[in-house]
Amino acid sequence: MLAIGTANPTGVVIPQDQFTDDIFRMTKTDHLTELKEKMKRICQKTGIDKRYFYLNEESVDAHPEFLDRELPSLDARIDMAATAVPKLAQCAATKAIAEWGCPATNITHLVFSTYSAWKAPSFDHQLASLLGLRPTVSRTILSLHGCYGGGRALHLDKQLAENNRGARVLVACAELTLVCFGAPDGSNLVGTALFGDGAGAVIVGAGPFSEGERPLFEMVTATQTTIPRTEHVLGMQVSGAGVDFHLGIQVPTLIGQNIKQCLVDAFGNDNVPGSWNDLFWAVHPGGRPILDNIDTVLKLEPGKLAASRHVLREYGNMSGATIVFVLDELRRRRKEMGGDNLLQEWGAMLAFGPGITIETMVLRAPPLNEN
Ligand SMILES: CCCCCCCCCCCCCCCCCC(=O)SCCNC(=O)CCNC(=O)[C@H](O)C(C)(C)COP(=O)(O)OP(=O)(O)OC[C@H]1O[C@@H](n2cnc3c(N)ncnc32)[C@H](O)[C@@H]1OP(=O)(O)O
Repeated sequence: MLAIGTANPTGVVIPQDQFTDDIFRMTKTDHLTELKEKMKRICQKTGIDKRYFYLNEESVDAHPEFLDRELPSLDARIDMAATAVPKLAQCAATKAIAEWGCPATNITHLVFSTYSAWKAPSFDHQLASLLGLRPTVSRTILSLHGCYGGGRALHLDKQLAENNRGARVLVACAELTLVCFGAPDGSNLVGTALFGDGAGAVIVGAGPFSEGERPLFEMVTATQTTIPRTEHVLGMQVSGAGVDFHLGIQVPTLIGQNIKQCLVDAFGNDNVPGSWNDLFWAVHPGGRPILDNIDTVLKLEPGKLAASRHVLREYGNMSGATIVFVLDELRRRRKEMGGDNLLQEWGAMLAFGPGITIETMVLRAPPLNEN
């Protein structure tokens, strides 16, 4: 990974302790007092301080069909997403390209991940145009991978970079909750309390590096695991009323039970570290209990998941884009708070989503003076 950029919508920032009042007012559901109390209880346990949103009260008022799952709203959501998602991705990608320091036309491949893409040509094509990429740029769009979309895109980028000499791959993940947004009901409270909007972008390339290029993280090995018989636990489905989602209550436990084997598979039996504390950690903060369970199962020292908890607190779960924010936070901490001492050389990245699918990657943070 040679450069990282992130972005959030600039319009609406909702503190989590104000969220329940705001969302029930915006969706005209203040009369559902039991549901509102439950939402307050859930919000208090999320480990989130604030979230960024593209939708605002005005746009919700303009689309009463977003509040009634019986009314068709897919077309309106697609129209809004078609402009807003590529633009948010553009903001993140522009930052990554500026940090990389090379012209955008040097990008050879683009991989775009989102849960909002349902048209062709799709957001990868729009982003390529917005950034002025070459017409020969090799584009791929990944759709509906949910929270493991960023991990999947980085995994593919690694393979593209290593198998195409001189390739410079742009990965972009952009997620807007507007496709899932609805009035609170018995089935969507947890998602509504957890998810926010954001985009992340990474430039990936294999050596030899040109002057000025410096790897931030090396992607050493990567694996994908699907936990058998968990298809029904976590999922998303496009309907006439947007994207429906289901987050089973077992998700944090199932991830905790399977994480060690995923890590052993990614490191290989002979290379498993003596203690998981010998690593730095980039974990998708899918929810606070997911992080707590990983801490417990791997016996991690306090602070090992600090970057993930920080991102969860400051932005919520931005689905596939979140892992890029975690990587960005890790490298920021390393740079600003004392160099190599704060980050072990070897690390692990974890991202989870529908399937249940777990993307695991062994990372290396090259010492700051290494080139
Ligand atoms: C302008 C505004 C716009 C707003 C837009 C918002 C739009 C939403 C958009 C959603 C996008 C969805 C995208 C989906 C992507 C796929 C997801 C993934 O891939 S990745 C993975 C995603 N991540 C996850 O799946 C993890 C999510 N889970 C968590 O983060 C935590 O469990 C918690 C914070 C919900 C509760 O904290 P915890 O310490 O467990 O606390 P307690 O045990 O004390 O429980 C408190 C209450 O919560 C209840 N309850 C708990 N779980 C569930 C559930 N699943 N189900 C139902 N209820 C649940 C529990 O029964 C209790 O109720 P009560 O007894 O008080 O009545």
